[in-house]
Amino acid sequence: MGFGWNFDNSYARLSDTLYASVGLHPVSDPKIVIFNEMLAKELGLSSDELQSEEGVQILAGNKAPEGSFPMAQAYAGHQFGYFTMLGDGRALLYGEQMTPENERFDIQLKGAGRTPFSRGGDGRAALGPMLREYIISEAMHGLGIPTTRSLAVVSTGEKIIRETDLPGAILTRVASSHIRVGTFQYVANWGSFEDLQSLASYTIIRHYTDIPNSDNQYLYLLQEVIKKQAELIAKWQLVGFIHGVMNTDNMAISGESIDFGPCAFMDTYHPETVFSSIDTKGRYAYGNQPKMGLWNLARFAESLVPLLDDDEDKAIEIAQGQISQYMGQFEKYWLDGMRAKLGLFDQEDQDKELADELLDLMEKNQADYTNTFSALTIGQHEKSPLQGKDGFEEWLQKWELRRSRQTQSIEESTELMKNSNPSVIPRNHRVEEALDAAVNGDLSVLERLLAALADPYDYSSEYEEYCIVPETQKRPYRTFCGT
Ligand SMILES: Nc1ncnc2c1ncn2[C@@H]1O[C@H](COP(=O)(O)OP(=O)(O)OP(=O)(O)O)[C@@H](O)[C@H]1O
Repeated sequence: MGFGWNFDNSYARLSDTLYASVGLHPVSDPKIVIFNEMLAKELGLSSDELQSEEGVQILAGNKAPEGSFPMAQAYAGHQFGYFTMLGDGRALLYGEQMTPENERFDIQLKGAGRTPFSRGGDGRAALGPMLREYIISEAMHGLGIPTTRSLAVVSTGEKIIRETDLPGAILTRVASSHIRVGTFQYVANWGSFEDLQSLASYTIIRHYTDIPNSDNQYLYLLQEVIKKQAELIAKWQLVGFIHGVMNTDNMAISGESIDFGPCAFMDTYHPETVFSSIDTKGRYAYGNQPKMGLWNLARFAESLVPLLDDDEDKAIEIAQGQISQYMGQFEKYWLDGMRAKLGLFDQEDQDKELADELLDLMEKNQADYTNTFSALTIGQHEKSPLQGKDGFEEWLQKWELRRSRQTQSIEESTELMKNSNPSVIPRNHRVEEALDAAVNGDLSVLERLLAALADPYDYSSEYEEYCIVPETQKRPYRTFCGT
């Protein structure tokens, strides 16, 4: 069986400082839990063959696919502000699959066993968190937000030891690359100048092909990465996504969202919302994400300093100049997105105020973020979580007046809103319900949830049950880092 593999291992050719080649750690009884046939097709892979007995061996890390070069990538990172060496401690990169469209995607197994970067860990992952990453990454894709994807989750047939024994699993992750801010930090700290230069040049070739080949190309790289992150984080904010662990090793240079450990979507709007059990100080709270993006990008800029100018002072000044652009860019992306959520095509100075007033009303009244926008979209104000609340009528009038001042019709405006306001998001209680059922062998709940999340801007009533807000919970919802 050929499976459709078409590997090109360009990262392996770059510099062996950047990775450690690794052997396989077979598991005893691998079985497919979920498989993404649409994604397999996009990658040029045969779904039937990959789901066969031989295919499962590949997805479990028991047998390397032809042409692959199994490796663990080296990287470092600031975790909650503290710098440390990291690297793939439980992930194995098979290589880069070249698709029929000649696109390049990393194929990585997460949970595939120990590597030279494992430190004290067992290199393994549990079924619940790997399915969670599958759900959220596919939900992000459905929402149109750049993200790594999930091709499959296999159960290993083995238990992993945590606080309790948990069923083990391996996720096949697909990414346009796994180059992180932390990869640059690693090379800037422990690699040579040539390593840094070749990583930066490689990143340009792989992700930023529009950058001109000039003396300034690393400056352009910094500029483009800043822009991509400003755009990405604006998209997170607009759908109420909270990443939960925005460490520098979890910021991908490609501009894709990566590592869906303790992430979750916000129901009730509040800027201080935190779900992660380990984020005790709220460093990565919803409202802090833009600022944390800036902090991470400053670390990226620091890593690039040797490439920006021979004169260090001048290089730092250049880096600072670029970093200072970020907040303005973020705000612009955010406001453009907010205008679309409110059905506005053109720009007026008071638009930010209009949006902020709505957010204030949501915060004051503990309104559901997603449902506030979807009620506006379908024009059923009686369904709005803000209906009957002080100030909402006045706000509606202001908004309707603003909408009527543009040349586009109300129908066009509504269409724009439908494409900008998801009716379905992966609500925490729904995700938990799907995971519980799946871990107990019933995949139907997960499959239905995934079907709803594939088309989150569909306002038909088919998946209406996913729009229902959970009853107020006694304790706040908590997520835990990837077990
Ligand atoms: N069970 C484990 N065994 C070995 N290393 C681990 C284990 N769990 C996490 N790590 C390592 O600890 C570091 C931080 O973990 P974190 O949970 O942020 O990453 P991850 O979810 O494993 O990986 P990724 O960022 O690729 O999605 C990483 O270097 C990771 O490889």
